[in-house]
Amino acid sequence: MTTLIAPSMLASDFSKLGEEVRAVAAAGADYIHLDVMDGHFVPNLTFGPDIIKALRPHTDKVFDVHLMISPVEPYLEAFAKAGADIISVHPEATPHLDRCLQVIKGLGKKAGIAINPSTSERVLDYALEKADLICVMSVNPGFGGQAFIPEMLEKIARIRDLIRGRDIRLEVDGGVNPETGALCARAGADVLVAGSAVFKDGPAHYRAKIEAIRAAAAGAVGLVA
Ligand SMILES: O=C(CO)[C@H](O)[C@H](O)COP(=O)(O)O
Ligand SMILES: [Fe+2]
Repeated sequence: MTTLIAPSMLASDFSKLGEEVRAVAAAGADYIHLDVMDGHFVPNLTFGPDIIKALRPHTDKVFDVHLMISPVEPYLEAFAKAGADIISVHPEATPHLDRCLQVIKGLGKKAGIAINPSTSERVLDYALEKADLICVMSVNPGFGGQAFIPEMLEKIARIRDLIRGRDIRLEVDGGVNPETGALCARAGADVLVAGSAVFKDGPAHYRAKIEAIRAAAAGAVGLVA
């Protein structure tokens, strides 16, 4: 199982987002992770569908759109039209998770479920049929640069068991670096989101930072990087 690396643009230079997307794409990113925050579901604001639409021509990489907004249903179509490939919603942000997943699939996009650190994996029990990706939040959503919450490793392992045999990606988001990324991969994650760990030293280092996480993950699951 190859681990995919998804740089989070949250940690990039917002004054030149297009350039930053092209740089991490050229540096070997598998997905481009786009964090949408509304100042209501989470205590921070980022960007909406218009910015994602503006970024779409900059790369063919998968746009992995993490919606931290409530309500979320009224905006799903706009994010699909903007060029999202995967749209993840939080069950904590909607009373209608099943409907959201149905709508996302109906729009021809992959449907993700992102769960907060305090949310039990049992919330997935009746949702797996419609899910293409589960995103385990390993920080409380809202900000980049936070420390990885180690208790999430057990949750990752439990979800890996829950989804065994299904075509569902298991992503981890928050505080991922080569060390924590290796632990996540060993626990069963196959997509690692990394913001600060990729962007913090500037564009000259993006390739090395992505490769370091990829190699650590591969080492942890016994693959040669
Ligand atoms: O969803 C998020 C925060 O809500 C971000 O994707 C996440 O925090 C990535 O940043 P970092 O790797 O710096 O923790
Ligand atoms: Fe995210």
